[in-house]
Amino acid sequence: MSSTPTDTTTTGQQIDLHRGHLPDTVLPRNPGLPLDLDWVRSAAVNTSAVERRAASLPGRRSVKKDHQAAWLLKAVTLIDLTTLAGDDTAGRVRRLCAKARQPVAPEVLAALGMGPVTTGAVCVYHDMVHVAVEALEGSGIPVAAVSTGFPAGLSPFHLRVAEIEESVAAGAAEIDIVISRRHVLTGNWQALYDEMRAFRAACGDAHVKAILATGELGDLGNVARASLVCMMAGADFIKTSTGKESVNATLPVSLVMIRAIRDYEAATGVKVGYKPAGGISKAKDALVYLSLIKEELGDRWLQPDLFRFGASSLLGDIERQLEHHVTGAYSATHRHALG
Ligand SMILES: O=C[C@H](O)COP(=O)(O)O
Repeated sequence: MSSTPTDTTTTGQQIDLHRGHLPDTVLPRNPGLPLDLDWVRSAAVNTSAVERRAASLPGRRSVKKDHQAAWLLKAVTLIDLTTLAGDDTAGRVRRLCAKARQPVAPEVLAALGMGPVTTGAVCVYHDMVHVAVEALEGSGIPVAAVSTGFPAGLSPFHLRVAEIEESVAAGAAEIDIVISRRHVLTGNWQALYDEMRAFRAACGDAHVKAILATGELGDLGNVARASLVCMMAGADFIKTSTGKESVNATLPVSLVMIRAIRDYEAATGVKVGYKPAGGISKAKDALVYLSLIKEELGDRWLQPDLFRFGASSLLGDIERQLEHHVTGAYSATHRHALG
């Protein structure tokens, strides 16, 4: 098979496509900064330009076709492998964790000339954190918990804070919180900032991902403003959706959030991660997201400390594509050998 473990960026620089699931250094937590209301209010989005750019993305080829299998493996290492269902059981979570440890069959990896990989994390409800922590022991794979009354985030504030603390105590290294959409819809940026600050503080040493539930925020301008406020309040990642809204991750929303991350880094020097989540289930969609990140933020964001897919079924499609790739390569070689 012709895949190599590197690809070339748009600037000609080579990047490693199949590093392990952990970066060499774990990114320090976002220290945040005081709320800058002028900056928040001045955030503007040219909706039609964003939609045009997003529409052109799937047709672009910044992820080279020759390296597609390597990019798909890269995508695997960036998945928060998720189960967030009302009928989750310990058995289902253990099976998910086994999958996170070995997401791609060893024979497929061998055929691709790649070493072992794992997913970026496993993402579960609070009640399942202890099960996942035990099942992942020794693997280095972090457990992410959705806390704060996921998915609506409408339980009493002190209970949402307590849920974070309990998830951290149970061993979650990452906490996905949901913001109060009403603060965004009413333009109450101070309330959103204070809420996020409190969630950040409750996380202690755990990394915190702020779920904006963008499908419920009204417009792209609100998505940009909410992204900025959450980053100012110390979010380590901003995440599109719970997966339970009627509209979840989309490319226009991603472009707006990614550009907010870029602006935030330009102004503060702080790198914040991005997690599109909800409805990303096809390998080809994952490649479009990776292209988008590569083009807008650069290669540094193509590591699991700065990018994750929140996805429950994406891995299955990537596995099918990789198997197809390996089988296809084998058949071509075989046909060639047969003359
Ligand atoms: O955070 C992750 C999402 O809930 C997963 O959504 P999905 O089931 O549509 O992949």
